[in-house]
Amino acid sequence: MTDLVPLVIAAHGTRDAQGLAQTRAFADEVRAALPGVHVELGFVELAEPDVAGAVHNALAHIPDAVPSDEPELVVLPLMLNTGGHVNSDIPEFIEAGRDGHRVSYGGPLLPDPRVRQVLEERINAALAPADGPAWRADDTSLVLVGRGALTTRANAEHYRLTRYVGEEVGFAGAFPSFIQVVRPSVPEALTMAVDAGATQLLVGPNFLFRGRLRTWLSEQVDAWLETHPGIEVRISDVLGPSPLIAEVFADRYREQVGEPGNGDGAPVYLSGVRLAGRRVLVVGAGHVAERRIPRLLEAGARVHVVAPNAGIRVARLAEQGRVDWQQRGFTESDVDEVWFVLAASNDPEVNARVSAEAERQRVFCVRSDKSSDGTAYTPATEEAGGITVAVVGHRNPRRSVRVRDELLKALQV
Ligand SMILES: C[C@@]1(CC(=O)O)C2=NC(=C\c3[nH]c(c(CCC(=O)O)c3CC(=O)O)Cc3[nH]c(c(CC(=O)O)c3CCC(=O)O)/C=C3\N/C(=C\2)[C@@H](CCC(=O)O)[C@]3(C)CC(=O)O)/[C@H]1CCC(=O)O
Ligand SMILES: NC(=O)c1ccc[n+]([C@@H]2O[C@H](COP(=O)([O-])OP(=O)(O)OC[C@H]3O[C@@H](n4cnc5c(N)ncnc54)[C@H](O)[C@@H]3O)[C@@H](O)[C@H]2O)c1
Repeated sequence: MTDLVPLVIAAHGTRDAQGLAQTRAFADEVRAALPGVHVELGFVELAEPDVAGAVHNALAHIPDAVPSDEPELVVLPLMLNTGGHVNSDIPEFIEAGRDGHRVSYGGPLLPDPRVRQVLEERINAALAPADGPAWRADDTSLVLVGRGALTTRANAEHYRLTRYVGEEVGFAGAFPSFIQVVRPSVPEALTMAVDAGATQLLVGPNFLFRGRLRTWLSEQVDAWLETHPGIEVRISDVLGPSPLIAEVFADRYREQVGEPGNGDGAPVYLSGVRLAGRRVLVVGAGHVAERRIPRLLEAGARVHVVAPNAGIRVARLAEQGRVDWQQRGFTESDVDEVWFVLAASNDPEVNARVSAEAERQRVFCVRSDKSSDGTAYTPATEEAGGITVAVVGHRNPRRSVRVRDELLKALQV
């Protein structure tokens, strides 16, 4: 028996025996990275058990006393990017299998620079194979192959990744392509690269494991080569099982259970952030917001408030033109172009969306209702004699306030 929350890996599934073996090997790497955690593997399709079955099996391993505000089970998609499986299929399986238990569901693997590192290792291995001549990256163009999705963000992420890999490995050119759903297709991208002058092409599948997509890719490249004599093409290996990707996965698990050392419970890094002239977003205009906005204004921040209703103080600041108040609910694009975010609405779902979007855009965000899901804390702050005292503890604000006040007294003598 263990007192750690079990993990369900929600993988895609494949008919390809080698791909299935790779998936199982990956699950073993995750087990090695998370000692003591019971890990179940489930599939969205083409293999057994399905994710609902894996969730059901994992229920037997829930520890006896999980605090009521913590998850009893973590489910993570073993997928590179968002899309229909991540957004709909896996959540439906979780509903079907969880039997009333509290499940925390994390995000896909990308974007994480460690996954990109593994992709670049596979690509570099194909440039310099053990059994053939080494190719120089700057004589070669890259065609990076993504799965393709109905989700614009996932496709856009593939373009971004292509640019990164192209520059980091040092290719002469880098062309994104998709094996399914959207274009440019692989043959189209190969032709684009050749039209741009390339004669030596490295095709890099950004797929986790072997399977039908990888087989189609070889077939498409072979067919294209028949009509393009004189062009040389190499295809790199899929990402495959990798201890580094298992580490990323283990971190995703730790984020979900809020384990110390990974966010919650870890010490904060105090800085004096200089906000003069910089845009700051405050979501909510009630008690918490009105306590925090004056200090942001003192620091010279340009404060943008989004809230359907404002308390008297924030409404007055808006009338005076000292803050910009948009009288409506939060929308994700409010986070665009800001340097710092305070999620201070009284709706936990709204605060969760705010902090998720801030995380995505890599903007620090205080989440006032659930600090463990934010990336910054508000210290108990006061200024005296040209010195700013800021105290931050660990979710015990009243104690921080007491300590701050004692420090201020000491400064005054
Ligand atoms: C210091 C101060 C600065 C400021 O806000 O300016 C501050 N909280 C203050 C007041 C206060 N906070 C709370 C109450 C009502 C209850 C009570 O009285 O205890 C009151 C009193 C009031 O509101 O009057 C409840 C509360 N607070 C947090 C959670 C959520 C959670 O922990 O997950 C909940 C439960 C919410 C709920 O129940 O839903 C979280 C955080 N609050 C922090 C800072 C961050 C670092 C804390 C630290 O150093 O430990 C942190 C972690 C993140 C953040 O929000 O930045 C300010 C005193 C200013 C002053 O007096 O000068
Ligand atoms: N961290 C802290 O110091 C601390 C202290 C007290 C309370 N809290 C927590 O913070 C939350 C906010 O507390 P409060 O006292 O300021 O609440 P409040 O009720 O005074 O204000 C809530 C604000 O959220 C706004 N809001 C509601 N839905 C919104 C949406 N869709 N988009 C944008 N804004 C929206 C409301 O219009 C209102 O302005 C509470 O739910 C509580 O959990 C935190």
